[in-house]
Amino acid sequence: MTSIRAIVTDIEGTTSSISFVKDVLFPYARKRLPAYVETHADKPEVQHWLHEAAKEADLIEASRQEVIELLLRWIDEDRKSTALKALQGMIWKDGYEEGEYRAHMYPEVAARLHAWRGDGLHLYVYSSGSVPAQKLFFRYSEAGDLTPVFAGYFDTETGPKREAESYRRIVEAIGERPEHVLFLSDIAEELDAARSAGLQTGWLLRPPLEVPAQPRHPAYTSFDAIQP
Ligand SMILES: CSCCC(=O)C(=O)COP(=O)(O)O
Ligand SMILES: [Mg+2]
Repeated sequence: MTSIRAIVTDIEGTTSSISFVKDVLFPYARKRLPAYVETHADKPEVQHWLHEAAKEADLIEASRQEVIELLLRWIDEDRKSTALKALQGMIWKDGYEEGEYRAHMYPEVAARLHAWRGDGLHLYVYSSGSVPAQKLFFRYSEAGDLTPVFAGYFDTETGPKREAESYRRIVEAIGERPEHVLFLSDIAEELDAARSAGLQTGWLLRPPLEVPAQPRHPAYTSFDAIQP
């Protein structure tokens, strides 16, 4: 791997366990979503994302209750909807601030992020979670506040994670040539899209996942094995 100047990392399955997201964050949002929507329905931001969710589902003139039921179904399906992710992020804020949970980090991640930053690399996040949710995630992490290491955040408002165009937009936004940018993810289809846009790729296969004999992307079981 040569001349990496920037690293863009995914979150779930890459810096942090899938189980923290599925077993802690999703149930927290699921339980509170109906009351949150009812009590915040006058907030323009909430109205905007409820409208976007209804539009995404082609629900014409849906009642608030119908949209709530739609969002609960989407949480159960782990749908990577920008509208759902925005609303989840708003709900998770209370949980972080009240100390209900801290975001899981694999043990080597914080030290490795600091080391890469210390080496002059520019670090970014690209996740299906909304940008505000990403900032909360790294601010309230088990390893302390990691937001100072990141230069920027991208979510699906930039585009879907399995489309090459999203990665072209990201490299343009960060002002690097794609071959100087390393994208890290646990999902091969996201890495395929990044590679199509010219980025270098690193496939995180955290134990107990096994590295295939001939992985289609450079594969790592931990950030410590990556030498940018
Ligand atoms: C940072 S918000 C919690 C994670 C989340 O909702 C999510 O969908 C993560 O997906 P990723 O793209 O990071 O695999
Ligand atoms: Mg992921």
